[in-house]
Amino acid sequence: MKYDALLVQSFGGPEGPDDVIPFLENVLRGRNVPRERMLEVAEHYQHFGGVSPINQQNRDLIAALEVELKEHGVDLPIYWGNRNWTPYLVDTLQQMKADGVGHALVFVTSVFSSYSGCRQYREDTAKAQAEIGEDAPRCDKIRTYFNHPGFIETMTECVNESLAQIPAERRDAAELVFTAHSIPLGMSENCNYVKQLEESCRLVSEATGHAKWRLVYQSRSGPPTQPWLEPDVCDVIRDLAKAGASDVIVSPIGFISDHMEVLFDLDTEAKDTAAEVGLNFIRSGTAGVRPRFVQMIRELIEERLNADQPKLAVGTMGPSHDFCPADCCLYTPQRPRPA
Ligand SMILES: CC1=C(CCC(=O)O)c2cc3nc(cc4[nH]c(cc5[nH]c(cc1n2)c(C)c5CCC(=O)O)c(CCC(=O)O)c4C)C(CCC(=O)O)=C3C
Ligand SMILES: [Fe+2]
Repeated sequence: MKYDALLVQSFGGPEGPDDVIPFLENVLRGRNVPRERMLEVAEHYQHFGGVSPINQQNRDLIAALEVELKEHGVDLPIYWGNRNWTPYLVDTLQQMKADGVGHALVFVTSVFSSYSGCRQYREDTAKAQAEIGEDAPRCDKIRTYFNHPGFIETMTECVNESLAQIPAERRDAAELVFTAHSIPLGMSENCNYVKQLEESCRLVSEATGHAKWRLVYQSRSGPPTQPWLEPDVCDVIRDLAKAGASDVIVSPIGFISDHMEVLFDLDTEAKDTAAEVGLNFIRSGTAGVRPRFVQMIRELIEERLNADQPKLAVGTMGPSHDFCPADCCLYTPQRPRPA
């Protein structure tokens, strides 16, 4: 395939106190999330001066990727467009069109396939393209990378660093807890979110040789009447303490960098919960700009540019599809497919 740009497509986040509420209104438009929850999350952002870490993380990732692509002779300019905050996707596509980009490859900053992390990004693209009109740049999303060796090796490196912080005589008994964003059950039934997460966690724990692991969820947001993926990380921390554990490693495998969910829901809430119940809490790292992760993105680009490049995948599930089928990651089975 021939492409003339790489587009990094992300969530976006506020960059100051006055951005927080309009950002949250963008995120929650048309969603079944109570206003009290929105105001509660606004406080999480205000705690950090109204600045989400995600935008700077994307700038850092793009800078690292520019170097990586250059060093390997991949000649693609990199653009950045968000769903919920500036730079908005539609403005980026408009700029790309002005620069003569006809066909872009797209790296989405969510690892696991769900409506929020897969389909909604493709809907965002379709909507922005429709606004621009007929000669809008075409966009092809890069496949999901939950079982790419570059992602598994990166998360293994993070967990190994955490294991090394536990005294050797307590290390085998340490509880390794992987976390991902909770989603409504109605959403998880229509995608491979849980299956992919279980496979990534299994592969990372196998690579570390640490057998004591589990997958839990965080950052639940809907009304209490709606079922979401469980158990919640804080409940699990309390249960582990009751069962006599002394050390817990929390690895946010569901996030590629230290998003607000990691800084607040883990580094603040879960950490405080662990302190309350007397557990030693170690928050494991995220991929960020770790070299193996940046290399993985370059490999995913190269496999799309060159038909003879191997499609790397570890474990039992094989490389994921390059092009999403029409029913991929539906919000509900009734939800209409995007253009
Ligand atoms: C699966 C998933 C990912 C993929 C993981 C990934 O991409 O890493 C993700 C990413 C993100 N979610 C983010 C922020 C928020 N998500 C919210 C709300 C929701 N997320 C959901 C799911 C997901 N979200 C869902 C089902 C809702 C309920 C509303 C709805 O049905 O859509 C809300 C509203 C308030 C609240 O209710 O929490 C906020 C502020 C940020 C930015 C963080 C930052 O600023 O650093 C990022 C990257
Ligand atoms: Fe979210």
